Amino acid sequence: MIEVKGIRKKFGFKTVLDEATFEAAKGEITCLIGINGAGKTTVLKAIMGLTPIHSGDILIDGEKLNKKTLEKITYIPDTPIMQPGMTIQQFMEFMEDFYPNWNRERAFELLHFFKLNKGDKISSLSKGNAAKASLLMGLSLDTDYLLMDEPFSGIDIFSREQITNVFTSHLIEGRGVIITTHEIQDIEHLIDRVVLLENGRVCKQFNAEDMRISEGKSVIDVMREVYNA
Ligand SMILES: Nc1ncnc2c1ncn2[C@@H]1O[C@H](COP(=O)(O)OP(=O)(O)OP(=O)(O)O)[C@@H](O)[C@H]1O
Repeated sequence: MIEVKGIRKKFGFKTVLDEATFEAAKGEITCLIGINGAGKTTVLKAIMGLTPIHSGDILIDGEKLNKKTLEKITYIPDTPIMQPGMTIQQFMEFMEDFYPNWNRERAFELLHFFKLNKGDKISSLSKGNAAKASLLMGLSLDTDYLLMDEPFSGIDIFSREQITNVFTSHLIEGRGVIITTHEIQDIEHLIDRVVLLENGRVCKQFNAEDMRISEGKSVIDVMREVYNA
C-alpha cells in the first residue's frame, strides 16, 4: 500500500500540494485526475523522493521512504528518458546491467506485445513507439508498484489501445499502479480508485465500481460535477 498522508509542497510562495491525502493499494489501479497544474506530477515525484515535501508523510507498505522502499517502485515519467543514440536492444542491455530486478523474459514479451523492432534507434522512434519503449523499460523491472505519468499523452488511438491492453494483461497483474491521465475515457473501465485533485488538494476520492453501482455515475460524470465542466 502507498499511503500519502497530508503532504504539503511549495514552490517559492506557491502551494502546489496542500494536505494531499490518499492511498493506493497493491493489485489496484488508482487514477490521479486533475486539470493542468493541479499537482499530479508533483505527487508522483514526491512518492519517488524526487522532490522534497514540506510536511506530511509518505509510507510504502508502512515504511517511510528509504532505499529499500524506493526499490519497490518504478516511475515512468511522461517524457521518456532513454539514450537517443542507443537501439532499443542496447538500452534493454543497459537496463539489464544496471538493474538487478530487470526481468528479461518480460522485456522480450513486451517487445512482441508492442510490436517494437529491437534494432531501431531510440532517436528514430515515433512518439507512440518511444512511449511504448519507455513503458517496456519500466514494466520490465520487477517492482510492486508502478507510477505512470500521462502514458497516453500525444499518442494515436491504436497505440493508446495497445497500451491500454497492457493494463488487462498479466504484465501488470498484482502490482499497485498509480496513473495520471487526461484521457480518462481510454481507461475508465480499468480504474479501481479515483483521486480528484484540485489546486493541490484531494477534493474527492472514490471507488469507480462502487460509484457506478450506488450512484449510477461514471468517472467522467463525477469529474463534471466536481470541476463544474
Ligand atoms: N520545478 C518547479 N518550479 C516551480 N513550479 C513548479 C515546478 N514544478 C511544478 N511547478 C508548479 O506546480 C504546480 C503543479 O505542477 P504539476 O506538474 O504537478 O501539475 P500537473 O497536475 O501534473 O499538471 P499537467 O496536467 O499539466 O501535467 C504547477 O502550478 C506548476 O507550475
